[in-house]
Amino acid sequence: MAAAAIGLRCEVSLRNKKYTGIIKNLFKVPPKDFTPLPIYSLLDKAPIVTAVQLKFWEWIADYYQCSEGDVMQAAVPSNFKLSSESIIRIEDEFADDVLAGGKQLDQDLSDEEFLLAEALQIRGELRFPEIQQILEGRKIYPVVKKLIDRGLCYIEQSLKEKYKEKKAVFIRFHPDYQKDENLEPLLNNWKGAPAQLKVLMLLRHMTLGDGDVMQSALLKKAATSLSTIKALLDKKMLVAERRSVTRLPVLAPFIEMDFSLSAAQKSAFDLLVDLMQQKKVNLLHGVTASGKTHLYLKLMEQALSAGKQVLYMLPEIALTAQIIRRLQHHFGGHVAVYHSRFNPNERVELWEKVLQGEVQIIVGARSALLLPFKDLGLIIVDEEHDSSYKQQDPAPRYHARDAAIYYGALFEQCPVLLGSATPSLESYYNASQGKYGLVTLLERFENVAMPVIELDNLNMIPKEIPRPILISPELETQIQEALKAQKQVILFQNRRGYSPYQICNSCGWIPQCKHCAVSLTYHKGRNKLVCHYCGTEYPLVTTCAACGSHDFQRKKFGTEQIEEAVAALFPKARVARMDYDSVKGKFSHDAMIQLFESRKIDILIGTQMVVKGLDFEHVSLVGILDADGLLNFADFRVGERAFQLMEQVSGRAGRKDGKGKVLIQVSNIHHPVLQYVQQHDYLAMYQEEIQHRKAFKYPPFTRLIRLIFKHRDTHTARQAAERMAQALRQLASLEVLGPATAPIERVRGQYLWEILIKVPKQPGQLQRCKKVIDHQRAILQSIKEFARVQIAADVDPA
Ligand SMILES: Nc1ncnc2c1ncn2[C@@H]1O[C@H](COP(=O)(O)OP(=O)(O)OP(=O)(O)O)[C@@H](O)[C@H]1O
Ligand SMILES: [Zn+2]
Repeated sequence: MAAAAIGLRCEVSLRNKKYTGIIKNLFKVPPKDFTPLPIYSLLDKAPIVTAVQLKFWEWIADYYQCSEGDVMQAAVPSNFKLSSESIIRIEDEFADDVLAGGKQLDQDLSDEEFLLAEALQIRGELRFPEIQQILEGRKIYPVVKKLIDRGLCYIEQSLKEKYKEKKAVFIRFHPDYQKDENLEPLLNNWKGAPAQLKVLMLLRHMTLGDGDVMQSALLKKAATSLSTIKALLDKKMLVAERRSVTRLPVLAPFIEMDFSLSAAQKSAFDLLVDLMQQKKVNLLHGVTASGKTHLYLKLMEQALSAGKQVLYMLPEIALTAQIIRRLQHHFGGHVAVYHSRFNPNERVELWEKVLQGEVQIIVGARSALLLPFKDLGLIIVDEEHDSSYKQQDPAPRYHARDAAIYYGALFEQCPVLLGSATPSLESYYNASQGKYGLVTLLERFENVAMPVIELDNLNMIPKEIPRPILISPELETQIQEALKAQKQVILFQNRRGYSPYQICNSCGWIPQCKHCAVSLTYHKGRNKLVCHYCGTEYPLVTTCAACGSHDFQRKKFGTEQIEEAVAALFPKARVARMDYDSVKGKFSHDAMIQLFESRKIDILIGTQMVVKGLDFEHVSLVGILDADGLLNFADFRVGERAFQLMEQVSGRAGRKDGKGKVLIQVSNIHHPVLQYVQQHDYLAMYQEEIQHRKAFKYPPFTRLIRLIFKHRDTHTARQAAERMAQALRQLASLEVLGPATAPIERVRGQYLWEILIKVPKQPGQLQRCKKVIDHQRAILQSIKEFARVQIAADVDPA
């Protein structure tokens, strides 16, 4: 056997099951505190994770109170994780080929590999016990690995997130003809079939020489048949590749900086470059449409020229499409995207490219941070205030912004830049304390005016108009005007579905999910009641379970209902809705954004999906339909969050001409947050909120740890929580809130109780608190009654 080394995968056996593990450390003398198990085989010749990553994992596990195994699970693509519970599945492509009588099994497979490949072709998928049978107990992992490496099969992801991805054939020029000087003469002296010439011309036009297009699009445009393309493939003028439609086209890498910074941007940039020499972390506070992206581009160019890698993080992958197009414009094939939705083979491919340093710029959400960067030279955390950076479930419950700061510090020279128009209180506080550098950019690009914000007092609307009010008369008028001026409108409502709950008019009964203590949302499109926590669908309820009445009223409203109302009010307008229901396929989100960009949609209705960092030129009006809903939340961050949401969505208006207007429908019109939004006054909001945080000992003045206790029986969960709270108060003299039921008391049949610990910020306190928690957790689990209570820690809950 080859020599063991850190970062290699190895095959081990635990409790009679086989697993692959990653070698984290090597010992020369046998350890004393545990008995080592034998390694059966090594799967890799070169490490698949870096030493820096292993250190990072250790930190995440320690800081976020989970196991390193949890972190590894989240980080490593499933194809790397063979275990006796894995299921291997044949690649579509390979299965298709066989059906079509095409590609034969590769010649140089060993007997074992051949046996397994053949079985896979017949059955499509295999479980490990079956593989064991087929191979009659011979070493199985190396055989499986070989087939995976050859792209014949992949490891099934966890069963619940199974999805079928779309694949298509893409066409590009053969490398011999990618350069125009080679292509020109060919086209000019064309002697072949005219249909083929047409295809070549079109392809050149569509790709400008490099890059590729979907075969179907090309066929349609050229109005020709497949045989034309086949002929060109045979002549080796074109190349075809079948791959996932979500993957980026293959582009040549280049750097193209075809813009210059405005004076304001320039001075912000110079300051940033200067600060980056001094501080590891810097915060860029730039108002909406100030052109933060162009500053990022410049910094990326610098890192790239120095031969370093760049990680550009965004809160949600659904939102990256616009940014990716921009980055590709400037950096072409240097840019790659990392998705949690990639299939296992694609993930491995990218993993390896990052590890080898073959890709320079990675764009991605949270999970991109877990990639094995070779030489990271810059991390940008865009929209750093966004709570989607925090992973909720399952562990590791890490905050990607904060973890990025740690990861960056592990590299030689890797500054971290946080950017936002509405920074989180935590980051701004750190900047004000000098812990981070701060750069502000308080004017919009080209000095475009910030949008004007008006409050529309719902209390003043005549009582005759039935409630709830979806679109006030004033908003209706303004939409009308915007449409007349050929402008676009965004309507923001942070609830999806048609109506979030229905109530029996005679007794007040509200239909709830059977498994979760949550009222059911009516979805008109599906004609179903849906639980937004567990996703269970129910038929409509027409009879009250409590009193038998048939008289129900629907309360409040969601995006679906607004879409209906808007379509009725403006029958000629083109209306679209963007939320998690309308945007299920991963492409339709981008498709919708492109439709809106190209002004094929007049009114876009959406949840917070529409507010994040999108750049549209022709939006003159933004309507915020239910500000009260944003302001009435029992959470210490409510003021900050409401401000961020409203300021961000307002920021979509008038980005190019400065004639943007925002109308906020609200009844609680004296709420201070509304005044700050009206004045676009982040600082005033910050100052007020930070006072509260200090007075009530909330972050950034303390750290919070939320402990969640789950059990089928509510009393058991509660008692376990109580014991833990007691222990923390007495043994660690910590301030503990609760136990209280979680905001949603019951999820998927489990009762949830929580306690919230406020940990002082002095050094050592967090560590001390975690120790007590671990100790108490062990004690609880040794008591029979509590043995099955699941206890999850959420450090720095968002
Ligand atoms: N130096 C520049 N040259 C040309 N165009 C620019 C420049 N700087 C900014 N822009 C343009 O101004 C618009 C706003 O910039 P950008 O989208 O980067 O704003 P932002 O600061 O990211 O705002 P938000 O926080 O709202 O996302 C964009 O259309 C962008 O292309
Ligand atoms: Zn439910």
